Amino acid sequence: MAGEAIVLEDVSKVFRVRRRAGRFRRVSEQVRAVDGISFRVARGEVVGYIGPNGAGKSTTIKMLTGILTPSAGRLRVAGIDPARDRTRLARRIGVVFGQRTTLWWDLPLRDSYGLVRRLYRVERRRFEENLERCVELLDLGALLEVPVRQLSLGQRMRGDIAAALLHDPEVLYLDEPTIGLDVISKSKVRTFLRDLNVERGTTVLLTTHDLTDIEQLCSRVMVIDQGRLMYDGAPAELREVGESERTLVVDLAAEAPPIEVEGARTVRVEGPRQWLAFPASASAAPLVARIAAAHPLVDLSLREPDIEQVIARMYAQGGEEPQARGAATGRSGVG
Ligand SMILES: Nc1ncnc2c1ncn2[C@@H]1O[C@H](COP(=O)(O)OP(=O)(O)OP(=O)(O)O)[C@@H](O)[C@H]1O
Repeated sequence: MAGEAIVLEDVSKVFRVRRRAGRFRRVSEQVRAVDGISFRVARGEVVGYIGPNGAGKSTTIKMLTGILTPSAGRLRVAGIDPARDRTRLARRIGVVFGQRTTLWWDLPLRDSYGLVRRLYRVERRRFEENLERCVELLDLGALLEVPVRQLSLGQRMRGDIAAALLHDPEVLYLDEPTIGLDVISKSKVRTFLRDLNVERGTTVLLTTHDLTDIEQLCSRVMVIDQGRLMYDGAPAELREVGESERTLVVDLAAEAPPIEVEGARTVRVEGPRQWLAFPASASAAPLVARIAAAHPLVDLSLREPDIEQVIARMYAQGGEEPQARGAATGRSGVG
């Protein structure tokens, strides 16, 4: 359908694995990596796709690129069935894996880009324009003649993102795009992706374990666990669903017993520094005022809950009913 970049309808992927059961016996088992997932991503959306290790994120992305065929369900990317028409789809999508490179290890970046151009048969003028834009915005000018093997992780990641965009894909999948990067590189990558989305309307689906990626880039986040969609909605609401906590870190003038204050509990004390946890939905200001009234404060900082903690809490609540907002829900009782 026009207006929709990605459509999944009740998609499952089952792997058959053989496991040893005793000295001579082997049993065949099914792993439901993706278990009846449905969602739609509109053109131009930037969506986070998150979940704990083994949740089924990579399997979903592999199905979206056509590397894996779904065991059941219907899947469309830019109107194309990825498994049936993988080559045609490749011209419409870009893929970046944070943990490995798609560039040629021994070649300078510029030569890698030349190969990408030929591989995708990108028209020269369009290629030159896209390259110039990526070089400028991703700060690659000084790196074009450097072999990929000599690039730092952050430089290589920026190089990989450029490579994925030289053929003007409508949909971009990013698997952990900021993993292992320093603060400045992370910020460069995020700014670039935001601009790309605004200027070109590129649809972005990204997996990450970094909550800041989600907060700074995504208007929507989907959480999966054990192959099922647990949440589909705004990132801000995810915190409330997860009943997560923020942490106030206070530095007192001197060592003191654990602070007792209404609305928070002290979870750690190290010399004059204390950590106080309070509900993420509550405002920090009155809490700070109450602490400051009773204790001489030297410094303080606020820590947001990390995504792993939010997810862990979501599942600890039971999670029988998927906490999904919007159209998509996970399916329970399968398997
Ligand atoms: N080729 C395969 N054969 C058998 N099982 C597989 C295969 N690929 C994935 N799985 C299993 O499917 C489940 C989902 O794996 P997947 O790699 O999609 O998770 P993930 O959410 O990407 O995890 P991570 O965050 O660790 O990358 C896991 O139980 C995994 O062991």
